[in-house]
Amino acid sequence: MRIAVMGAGSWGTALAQVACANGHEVRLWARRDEVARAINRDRRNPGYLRDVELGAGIEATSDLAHALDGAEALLVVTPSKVMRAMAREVAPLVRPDLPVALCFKGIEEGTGRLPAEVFAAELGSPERIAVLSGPNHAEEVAIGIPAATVIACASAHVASFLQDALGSGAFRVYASDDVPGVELCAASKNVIAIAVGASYGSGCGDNTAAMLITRGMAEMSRLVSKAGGDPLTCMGLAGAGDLIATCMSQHSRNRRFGERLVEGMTPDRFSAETGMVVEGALAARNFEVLERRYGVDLPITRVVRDLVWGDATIAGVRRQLLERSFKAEFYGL
Ligand SMILES: NC(=O)c1ccc[n+]([C@@H]2O[C@H](COP(=O)([O-])OP(=O)(O)OC[C@H]3O[C@@H](n4cnc5c(N)ncnc54)[C@H](O)[C@@H]3O)[C@@H](O)[C@H]2O)c1
Ligand SMILES: O=P(O)(O)OC[C@H](O)CO
Repeated sequence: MRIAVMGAGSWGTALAQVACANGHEVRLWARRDEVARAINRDRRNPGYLRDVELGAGIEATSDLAHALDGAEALLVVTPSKVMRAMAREVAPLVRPDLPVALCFKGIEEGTGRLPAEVFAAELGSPERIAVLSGPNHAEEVAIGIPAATVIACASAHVASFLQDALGSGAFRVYASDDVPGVELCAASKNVIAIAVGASYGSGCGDNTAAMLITRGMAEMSRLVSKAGGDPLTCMGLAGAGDLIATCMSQHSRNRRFGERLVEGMTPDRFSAETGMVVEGALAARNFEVLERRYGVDLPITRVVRDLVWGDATIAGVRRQLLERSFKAEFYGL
């Protein structure tokens, strides 16, 4: 079948490879025409995963209507900050029953809306909108190193269709119906990875990282359960799995950005240097609206927000976190 992939960054390129390896005809939409032309000419993405030779079944294009023409599934892999704009661009071009998998990680700025809500509002037919998330560094998935992911969708039929379309021996795809749970885990794990990066960058050790990962999972679970998701999702691939991969991997941009906070690194400077997005920085800020909406305590997220966007110092947030009163391990759940 033909699959449209929207976004030719690292993850869009890797997912195009996954779909191509499964025998699908892939149309990969790149924002810039010179990128699309370079991919078609060189069989390599000039900006991302440059060492990976792209399959012959991938055609890149900067024409969104062409990318979507005849598509039987759409994977949206553009950065979260443009989710609403992307939804509006694709809305007039897709049929009402086209399965759409949202593969970016984040929540909407200002509203705190989750990706599937935003796309459902713009495209209609919410039951065909799925989210894909898991411990999936593009650098590894693109070359077939074994990994697993979750596709969550209100429709078991659409989840199963996407599972068959993308799943393989190298890329195991599990199904779920917990759309908000998977989306919140995806956005939250990036924030915790920044905290872990900052802890390593400021000289802390593996015990500190394990504390932040585990307590990060506790705050993720509090948020998921208050927002109507299943806290068990936090123990799965989209939660614990992705949290571990992102916090411990050298591939992780969020962790690397966190390591450099001690030297005053900012999200804009990091993205300008690497050409890559740091979704956790935006998520830390965007979670504030959900903290207020659900009255949920997210202490690690709060200190990451203060470090990245406020004038907090590492020494200050360290005190702020460690000098809180002692609590029951699973308070708020
Ligand atoms: N890289 C990974 O390993 C990975 C894995 C799973 C999920 N994700 C998620 O996928 C999403 C995309 O990340 P990525 O790693 O593919 O990106 P990237 O950081 O590799 O590259 C950024 C991409 O965003 C595009 N872009 C920048 N501004 C844009 C705009 N205004 N409109 C449209 N496109 C724009 C750039 O052209 C480029 O293609 C993120 O939400 C990320 O969290 C990434
Ligand atoms: O490189 P990061 O930190 O954006 O993480 C990439 C993926 O989300 C890992 O699953």
